[in-house]
Amino acid sequence: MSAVLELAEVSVRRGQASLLDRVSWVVREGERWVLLGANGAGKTTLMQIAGAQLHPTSGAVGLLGELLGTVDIFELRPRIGVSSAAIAEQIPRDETVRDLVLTASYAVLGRWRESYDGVDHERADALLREVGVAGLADRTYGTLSEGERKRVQIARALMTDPELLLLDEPAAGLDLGGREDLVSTLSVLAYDPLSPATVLVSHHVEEIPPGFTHVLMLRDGRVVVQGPLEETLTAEALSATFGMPLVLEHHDGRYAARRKQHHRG
Ligand SMILES: Nc1ncnc2c1ncn2[C@@H]1O[C@H](COP(=O)(O)OP(=O)(O)OP(=O)(O)O)[C@@H](O)[C@H]1O
Repeated sequence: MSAVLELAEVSVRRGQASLLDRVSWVVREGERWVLLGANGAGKTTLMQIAGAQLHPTSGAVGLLGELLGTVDIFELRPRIGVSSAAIAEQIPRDETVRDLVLTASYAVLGRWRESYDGVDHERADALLREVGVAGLADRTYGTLSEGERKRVQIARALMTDPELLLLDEPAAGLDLGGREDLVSTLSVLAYDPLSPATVLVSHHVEEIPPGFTHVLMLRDGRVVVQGPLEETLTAEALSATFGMPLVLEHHDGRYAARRKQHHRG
């Protein structure tokens, strides 16, 4: 499988602060990665590099067969689907759900299209079905619940048929039921061989959808471990990533973690 994203010794520095420190990472076609780390670990910074939104201070980034810095990023960006809080903030509340998904290419390309043809409409409706909100196509975005909004954001990120899908904390702010529904939807996407290579950012192992294949764990801008999910996501690695002793459970393809209790006596 060919590499969709390839980072070699990537560092991002701002003054004295090291946001990313010599990160090397390869994401290949068909892979579904979870990016885990505590607040401030550097996850969003890494997603900005992967989305061609940010250049590293040092190191090399290969993205969709191109070398970042030698290619027009405005040609690369439409090939990458991104869902993040920063993008969600810019979504107009009074637009209908169907139009929001339809206009994804406009949002990415910064280019206005007067009309969308039948194929676009069919694709938007199919994506809304796939993420489980087909019945909401005619509602305005502002009237949706947070969970419904997250699904629409994912449909919008998929509209341009991207080769790489970046989901930055899609479950943030959801209640338990909303999270579980979203995890199921992301699991369906993960198992679909037609889905693009995917990177999902999270703070919680409970949010890892079955079907995800790899994990990269970050702490203070450095990779703690990375590799195939089942062998890499261990209590030891998780404890090192979050800086406290943790117990990890794995049942029916789902993970759960909690702090290790001290036993007296
Ligand atoms: N311009 C900057 N100058 C200095 N430090 C910065 C700058 N931008 C970000 N940082 C710091 O870099 C670190 C990594 O930030 P980043 O947003 O990538 O973390 P994160 O893992 O996504 O965190 P969270 O889970 O809280 O969203 C943070 O400590 C942040 O305060």
